[in-house]
Amino acid sequence: MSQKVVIALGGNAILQPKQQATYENQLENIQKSCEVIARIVKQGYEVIITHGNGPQVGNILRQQDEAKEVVPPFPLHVCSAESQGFIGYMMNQCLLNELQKLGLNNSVVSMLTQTEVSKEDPAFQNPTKPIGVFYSEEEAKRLAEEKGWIVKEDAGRGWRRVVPSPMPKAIIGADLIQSLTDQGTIVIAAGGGGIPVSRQSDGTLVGVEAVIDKDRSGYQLAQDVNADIFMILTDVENVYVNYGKPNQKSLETISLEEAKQYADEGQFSAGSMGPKMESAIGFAEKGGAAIICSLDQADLALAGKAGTRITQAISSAT
Ligand SMILES: Nc1ncnc2c1ncn2[C@@H]1O[C@H](COP(=O)(O)OP(=O)(O)O)[C@@H](O)[C@H]1O
Ligand SMILES: NC(=O)OP(=O)(O)O
Repeated sequence: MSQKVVIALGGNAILQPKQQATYENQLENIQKSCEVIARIVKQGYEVIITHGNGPQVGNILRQQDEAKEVVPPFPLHVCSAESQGFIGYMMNQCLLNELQKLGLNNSVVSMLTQTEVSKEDPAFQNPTKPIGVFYSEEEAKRLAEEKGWIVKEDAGRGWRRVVPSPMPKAIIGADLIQSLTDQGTIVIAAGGGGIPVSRQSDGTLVGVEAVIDKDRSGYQLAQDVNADIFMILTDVENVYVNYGKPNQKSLETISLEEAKQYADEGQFSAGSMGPKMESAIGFAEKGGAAIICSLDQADLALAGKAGTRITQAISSAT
């Protein structure tokens, strides 16, 4: 029986920090990501894709800000939907093209997905999710003063605007995603973590001002669709302990206990590797295999030959 894998594509798979956010640059990156994903489909895996939107949703907010005198700005949850929509379109098209090159004719659906969060989530009082471009400390602090933003340093790479990032409680339509996957359709869902919504006392949904972490939503999605593997593709080949220090050490296949111990030691930064490891640990704890690796090593990592893998039973991965 084929294995079901939920792939969470990092922001870098769509736009790298030093690249200009043009359509062409993002299309080229998405094309490369889809080449990798199509190869995974060709190997016989059932694939569900989710993706980030941090740089893109930040840029949409910035566009709105620049044009606010002539066009009224939309709330953040609508910007999240916009980013999910355009990335979902580009990814869908690129994936169909790459599948065709490999002689595959799977259907691909991009599902505009809402993710339920709690309005009481403490994250609304402590914004941690970096969005948009990187700034120098000086420029970030000037923009914070001028525009009322909250800015933070992002894993040693520069300063960025941050917004609240509540925990996902439910992926709306997860049952539909599962049935589409079971029919052989490749589903792109919960992009940008999903459009953040909360449920009101009468049961109705309403958009909220946040950006959900796509690794956390990816974990929720992987659970909801009963995935065997949860794979997080990012811009580092492995997770490291003592990251960026002279005694940095890469993690390959590790036990759940080791992973938890490193997380307790604070080895993984809050706005970047922290949520990835937290989600990977959660998934492994439920019995699945969690992989964190670079996009270009995805096939090797699925074969247990690259990346960082966390499983309950180490021997099954080696
Ligand atoms: N312990 C660690 N091991 C590896 N990378 C780490 C670690 N701590 C922080 N990072 C940072 O996490 C980044 C990946 O997270 P992020 O930028 O959020 O990825 P993506 O946008 O691809 O989801 C890496 O580029 C690296 O700078
Ligand atoms: N929403 C989200 O997690 O986006 P990034 O992965 O781009 O930060």
